[in-house]
Amino acid sequence: MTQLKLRSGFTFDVTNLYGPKAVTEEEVKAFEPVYTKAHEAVMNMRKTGIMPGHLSKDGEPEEVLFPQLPYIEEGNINSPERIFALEELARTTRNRVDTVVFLGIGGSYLGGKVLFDVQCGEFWNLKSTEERKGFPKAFFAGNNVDSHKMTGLIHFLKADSHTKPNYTVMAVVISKSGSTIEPMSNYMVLKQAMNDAGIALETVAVTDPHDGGEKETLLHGLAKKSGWPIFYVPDGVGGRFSVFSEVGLIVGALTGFDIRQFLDGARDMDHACQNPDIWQNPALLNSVLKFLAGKNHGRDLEVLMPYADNLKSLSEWYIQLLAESLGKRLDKQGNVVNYGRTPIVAVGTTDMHAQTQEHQEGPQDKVVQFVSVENWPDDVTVPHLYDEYPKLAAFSGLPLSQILEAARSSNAEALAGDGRPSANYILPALTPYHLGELMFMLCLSIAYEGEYANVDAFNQPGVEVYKKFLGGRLKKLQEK
Ligand SMILES: O=P(O)(O)OC[C@H]1O[C@](O)(CO)[C@@H](O)[C@@H]1O
Repeated sequence: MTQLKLRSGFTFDVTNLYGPKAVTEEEVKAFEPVYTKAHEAVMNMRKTGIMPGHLSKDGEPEEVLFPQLPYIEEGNINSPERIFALEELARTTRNRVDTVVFLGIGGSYLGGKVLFDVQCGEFWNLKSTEERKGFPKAFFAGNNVDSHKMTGLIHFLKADSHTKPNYTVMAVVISKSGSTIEPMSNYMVLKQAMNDAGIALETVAVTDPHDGGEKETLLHGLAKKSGWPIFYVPDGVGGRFSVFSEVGLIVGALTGFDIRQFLDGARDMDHACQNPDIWQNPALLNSVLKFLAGKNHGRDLEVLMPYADNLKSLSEWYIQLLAESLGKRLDKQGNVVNYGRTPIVAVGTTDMHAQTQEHQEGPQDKVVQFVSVENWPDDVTVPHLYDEYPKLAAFSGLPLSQILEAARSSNAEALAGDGRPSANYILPALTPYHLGELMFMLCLSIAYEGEYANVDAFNQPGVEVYKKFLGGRLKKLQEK
């Protein structure tokens, strides 16, 4: 077994990714000068906020400040006052607001959704207020322009509002740029519908902090004019790195997720990842093995396959982190490189019955990255109901968690048997702390890989291209 284990218990098992049949010791050794230089660049970015070659949308040098987020300190983005403001919002919402609707897309949605799923799970909105400990029901409705979904949500809110007097909905509109079509259009539809139905709607804005002047976002101006509380998407923190900022934390705070433990996990991971020794630094090891698997072995697809339903959204969050950060046409010197590794969402065991056929026998172009959870506090055991049937007796008497892990390790073994690499992030438990460790490690891995590939991991010029076409099409629709 080849593993990197932190004191917290967080483990990165690379037995099936590192070795003679996958990325070799020699390859990693030969790569040492490159990853050492990248490590120095990331260390420097931590101290100064400067990552050479990173430019903003307007082509201006821009700081990269996400490494500061785990530290709740005076003068930092997550100052004690800002964390307190989030907790205060949660306190005043609890036992008063019935339903919260989060409206954001991309980085203004995906990270928060992970926190929600880990904390609340699939059945949250079916629980009683007592079971939710007074925290509101929660929906996400800004991540598409799908009238069927919005109609369904409005229908639900109208029906639910009849169940109690003074029913209150809170809309949390999250947009760094402040005018993104999906959250803003859905917000306007929701507001009109709540107004027409006579349901109280409160609004909270989460956007860029610029107050007044050219840089003030539309959402910020509107929030000021309307007297809505404003929370911030900090300068220097791109959407896909913003789960540790108010963007993600507001979702956590409003649904009872322990945001301080989440940040503690991220902070402890950040400490571990300051170590230049690749066998002590999970982000360095992860990024080096994934980069070399792509570069030297053609493994440029990464399947992120957590064995836990509530972590499917982690995989969806990672899609944006990997794809938007590393999928780049130009390198930092402006040469065309068309770099990227393609992320794929999967969940075990579900996708063993859908994708595994292709992972096992399709092109040799993937690394399957598992996530497993060691301890399940609510583990259930399959009862001995039909022991007369050997096929059912084979798993009767076993806890579901053991069946899950047996399935995952069988998958890894089967892949390895055909020389197909995989790795496993092992979380001691599915807690805010360990989730913070994992998500922060992935953010740092991407920062390292940007350096190996010599691309700007913190911009996203490619998403501007279609937006220009969309603007033109909407204008034509208005003119009709
Ligand atoms: O927070 P905003 O500005 O609404 O942007 C949402 C998402 O749109 C993008 O800008 C492009 O898709 C992402 O980078 C971002 O996370």
